[in-house]
Amino acid sequence: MTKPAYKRVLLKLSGEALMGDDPFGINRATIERMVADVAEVSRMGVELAIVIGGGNIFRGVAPGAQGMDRATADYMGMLATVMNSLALADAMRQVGLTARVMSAIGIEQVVEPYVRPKALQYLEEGKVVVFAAGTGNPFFTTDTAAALRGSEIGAEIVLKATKVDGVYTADPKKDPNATRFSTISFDEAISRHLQVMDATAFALCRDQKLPIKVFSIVKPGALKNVILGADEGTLVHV
Ligand SMILES: Nc1ncnc2c1ncn2[C@@H]1O[C@H](COP(=O)(O)OP(=O)(O)OP(=O)(O)O)[C@@H](O)[C@H]1O
Ligand SMILES: O=c1ccn([C@@H]2O[C@H](COP(=O)(O)O)[C@@H](O)[C@H]2O)c(=O)[nH]1
Repeated sequence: MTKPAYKRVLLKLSGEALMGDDPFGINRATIERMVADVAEVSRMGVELAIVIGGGNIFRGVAPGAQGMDRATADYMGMLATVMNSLALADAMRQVGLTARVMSAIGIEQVVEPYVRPKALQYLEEGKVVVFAAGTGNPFFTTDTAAALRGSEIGAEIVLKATKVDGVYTADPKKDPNATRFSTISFDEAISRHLQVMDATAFALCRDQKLPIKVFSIVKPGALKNVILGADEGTLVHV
């Protein structure tokens, strides 16, 4: 198995995983390791678009956000994803990849706005596109942004790289008896209220017939395995 199973993918990277063992923020060794994994699959010719979460930064400001208006807190969360996107793009530049950050909220002095045809052009040119600021709307998450942008760019699959190695019957960090699914349908994931991804993201992918693969961001080689179509993580399907 040396040929990629996909031509174009939407990779959702965990923001929270970016902090590594630090209490919050961006851990240098962690981002470099993530980028090395990304570079490996980009150099295989796979067209890569990335959405990164904001949990690593937002967690650090959470005590100050207590009691805050929800929409305001959500805009702060979206700005956190812009910071992560900039850090990710710069780390990619340092290993010789060309990345473009596109934001769903207007901050033109910092990053260019999300314009779908431009994003498609970048992907066709082999550039890695990082979609920042989620969907641009409060009350959503970057999982939903991944489902939305994945649908818009015609990705074949959404790859959710997170802190656990798949979808379990319950949160494996809380329930030691939880067991992992190798595949699960969208309807079952939604009806069981599995919290690994939000229901809006599951529902959008289901309606668009866009499969999701949930796998570990921590396990070395897991992203490459997924790209090569190996048995890795959990496939969520229609
Ligand atoms: N049924 C389940 N199966 C697997 N993981 C689950 C389940 N229920 C809850 N989880 C938790 O969901 C987490 C992943 O989702 P979450 O969206 O919180 O993180 P993320 O996407 O990695 O971070 P960020 O939002 O910062 O990008 C896992 O770390 C796991 O502990
Ligand atoms: O479309 C979106 C995406 C995100 N947010 C806010 O940002 C934070 C961070 O995103 P995570 O997916 O949790 O990593 C999220 O909690 C929301 O507050 C948003 O409002 N809209």
